[in-house]
Amino acid sequence: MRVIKLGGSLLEQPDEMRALFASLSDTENNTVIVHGGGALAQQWLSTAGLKSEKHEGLRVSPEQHMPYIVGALAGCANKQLMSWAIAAGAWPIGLTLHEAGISCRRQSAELGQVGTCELFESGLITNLLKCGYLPLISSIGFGKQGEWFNVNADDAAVAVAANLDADLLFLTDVDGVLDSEGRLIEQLDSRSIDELTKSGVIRYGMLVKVRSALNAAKRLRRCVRIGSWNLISKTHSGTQISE
Ligand SMILES: Nc1ncnc2c1ncn2[C@@H]1O[C@H](COP(=O)(O)OP(=O)(O)O)[C@@H](O)[C@H]1O
Ligand SMILES: CC(=O)N[C@@H](CCC(=O)OP(=O)(O)O)C(=O)O
Repeated sequence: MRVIKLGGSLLEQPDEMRALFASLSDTENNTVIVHGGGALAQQWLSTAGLKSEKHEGLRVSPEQHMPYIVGALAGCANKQLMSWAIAAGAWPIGLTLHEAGISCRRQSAELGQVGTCELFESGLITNLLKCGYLPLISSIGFGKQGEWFNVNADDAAVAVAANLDADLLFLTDVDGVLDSEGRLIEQLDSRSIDELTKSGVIRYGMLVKVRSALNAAKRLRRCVRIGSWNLISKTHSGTQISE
């Protein structure tokens, strides 16, 4: 089984998304998609006149911003992906982290409704795969009291992969992690990640992604890859992250 995390940047590339779903429909039913949509959430918040801030790559999410964040991620982004999947002949089913057996807790008071993930038992995703569905999971989750949370989609993908004991691929709008001269770095481990982070080569959204990938490599005890959508058709190898 494998979990593919689709970055929000890819949602703005319809041709790549159509090609991705076409290549997925040629493979066996072993893929679960977790998606972001950060750029779309940002757009919706700005249109509503709300100023949104990020802290170390995480969107500060006050309760009054949540209807726009949930609408953009669990609504529009999720349904846009369903639309491309259906056009490619797949049977997508749009879900939140709750249905994937993940419960959320508040990360810190300063970040508002930003959630961290805790796993609980749910056989739903494996059953859906057996029935031929393609699960499309947004990074919106719920707490024990039913309160809604905004989880960074990279962290959400790690939690889903951990719950399913699955391989994990992060697909984004670059070929992988790039060095200071823009060349692809093929392998990274905790030491090299530390160096590149301190020197400012890895930053912004890639910082969250690389940290999530390293966390996933440790938890899943296997390598995790970061790359562009071409990773699926194996025409690109991306960056491999190991402990
Ligand atoms: N060293 C780096 N290598 C590649 N991308 C980087 C690096 N540092 C920062 N970035 C930025 O991180 C972005 C990917 O992160 P993000 O926008 O959060 O992706 P996604 O929306 O796919 O989760 C790239 O488009 C790039 O602008
Ligand atoms: C807490 C937090 O940062 N949540 C993210 C969730 C979406 C996301 O991660 O989208 P990408 O994968 O496109 O970056 C956000 O609101 O932007």
